Amino acid sequence: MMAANTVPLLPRLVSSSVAIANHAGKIIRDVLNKGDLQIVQKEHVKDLQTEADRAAQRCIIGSLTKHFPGLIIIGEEEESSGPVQLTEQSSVVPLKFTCPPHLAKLSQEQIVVWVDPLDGTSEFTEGLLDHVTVLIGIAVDGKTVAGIIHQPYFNYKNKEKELGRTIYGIIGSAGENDGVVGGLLVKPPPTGCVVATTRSHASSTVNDAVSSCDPTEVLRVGGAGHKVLLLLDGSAHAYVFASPGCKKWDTCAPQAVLEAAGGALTDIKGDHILYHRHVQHRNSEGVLATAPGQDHAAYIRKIPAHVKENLVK
Ligand SMILES: Nc1ncnc2c1ncn2[C@@H]1O[C@H](COP(=O)(O)O)[C@@H](O)[C@H]1OP(=O)(O)O
Ligand SMILES: [Mg+2]
Ligand SMILES: [Mg+2]
Ligand SMILES: [Mg+2]
Repeated sequence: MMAANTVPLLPRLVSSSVAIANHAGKIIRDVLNKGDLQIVQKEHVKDLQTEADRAAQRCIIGSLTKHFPGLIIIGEEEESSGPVQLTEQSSVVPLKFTCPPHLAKLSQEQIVVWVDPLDGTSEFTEGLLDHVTVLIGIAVDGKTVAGIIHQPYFNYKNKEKELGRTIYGIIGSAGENDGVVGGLLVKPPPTGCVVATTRSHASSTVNDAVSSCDPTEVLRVGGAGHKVLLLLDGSAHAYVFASPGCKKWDTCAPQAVLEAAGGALTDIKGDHILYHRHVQHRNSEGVLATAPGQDHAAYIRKIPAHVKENLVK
């Protein structure tokens, strides 16, 4: 085995982030088990924060900073006071795939880590627990390159199966499942068009965009991470969200995992989403993602002009 300091920075960061996301998932379950979510309303009634969001973010940012001093990390939540659980280096296990050669010699200054400690907060407070994910996305020179999606309540309705799963990937890496580890990758059925969209942030523009795809079925579910998992497990063909509500921490990790698997995630006009340190946080031109094997450009062409014109920088 290679000594730790000879392993390139990116795989070290991804393997630490996997351990940290798993730990954050346990913190989320512990807060819910205690039964006091301490809900705070942020910008509007469907924009909530709980002690689980806050405690998970304290763990993720504290642990990443401890393992990688000086790393630029942008988290959804503001700094909060309270106990900080740090992930031990001993819980970090080596990655199951190799680092793409063009990402093997990075300096830490090129990297921005986007953290959503709990995606799907509205659904979490309503008990729709499998909509919840922990998202850690890694961008290099403004482009997402790697992502970790941890789903702390995967299998929670089936007590005989292992609770929780973590799916992670580096775009362009070779290895198990072409660079995506931890999830069963299934293409959606060749016929039909299942579109996943928001259940808690709908509007007439959001609904017009969904209808323009001529869906055979619409899945109204929570969370950006959760909807991308539906694209990866064959449950949906596209994820369409014509609204400025999603932020960079919602899409950075899901986009990397999806693109590592051969899918695509852009804004609703088909333009790339950028993840530089000083980029605006809001994905003001919406989100459109398609499963591996789908014709992404064809979906973009179907979105009506008035929807595209409604979403501006
Ligand atoms: N209008 C909004 N205000 C705040 N967050 C939003 C909004 N729309 C979307 N989001 C974020 O994007 C995620 C996916 O959106 P949706 O579930 O509506 O499809 C939400 O879970 C939420 O992330 P979070 O739960 O981390 O705050
Ligand atoms: Mg939120
Ligand atoms: Mg989110
Ligand atoms: Mg969140």
